[in-house]
Amino acid sequence: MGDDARDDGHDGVGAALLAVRGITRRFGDRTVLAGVDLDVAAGEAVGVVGPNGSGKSTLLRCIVGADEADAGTSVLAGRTVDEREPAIRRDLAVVMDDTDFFPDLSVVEHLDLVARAHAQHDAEEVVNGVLDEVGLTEVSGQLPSTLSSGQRRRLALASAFVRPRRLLVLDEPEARLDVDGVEWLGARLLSEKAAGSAVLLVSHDPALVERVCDRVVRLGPPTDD
Ligand SMILES: Nc1ncnc2c1ncn2[C@@H]1O[C@H](COP(=O)(O)OP(=O)(O)OP(=O)(O)O)[C@@H](O)[C@H]1O
Repeated sequence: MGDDARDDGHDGVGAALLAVRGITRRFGDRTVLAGVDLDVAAGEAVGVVGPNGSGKSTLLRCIVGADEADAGTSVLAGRTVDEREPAIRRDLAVVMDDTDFFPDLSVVEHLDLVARAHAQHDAEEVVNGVLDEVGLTEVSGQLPSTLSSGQRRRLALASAFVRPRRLLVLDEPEARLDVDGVEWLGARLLSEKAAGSAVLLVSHDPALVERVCDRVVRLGPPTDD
């Protein structure tokens, strides 16, 4: 066996669950991402930080297959990421800013549907537990459109936590959360790692990144060609 087979690019902790290589994304003359590499192992959290417009959301979108990179690869558990691929959908839970909810389903119905669609064991128990954890039990019968913006963010996070996952990808999950919410989020992400999940976190909250992330990828401002 050659060295390449053991080269996990990651301090020898173990093979990376997520391996991202050479992601490049241009919009017109502007190169937003120029060959970004990163690895995330099971049980590890990696932060992506940088100023507004530096390409953090674009990077996450390319990694999860919601945007097409001009070059580069994103491989999750040995499979090239394609969000339509069932094996990828099973492993990957994503919380982006633009999370959509079913407009006619209540909070609890939405979470129940997500849990069952992903074949979560003990779906009802898991949903009730997560509802309680994110503080949405009292509004569980309401439609998403009737929630506050922070409550909607909690629902988006809850949607990721009611389903099985190996990699959690989060874009500014702390946005619109109150102080207690950010405290809860930090603890939750630490327990995700302890349970063996991998976390890829874009955040503007240095304290959250410091608390949760084992390593940080720093993006710079975009450049014109
Ligand atoms: N669809 C698009 N068409 C053209 N330009 C785009 C598109 N999407 C993103 N961009 C540009 O790419 C750059 C990076 O945007 P992106 O949203 O990835 O930044 P970010 O680091 O996530 O910013 P923020 O911290 O403000 O969330 C910006 O200059 C943005 O204008």
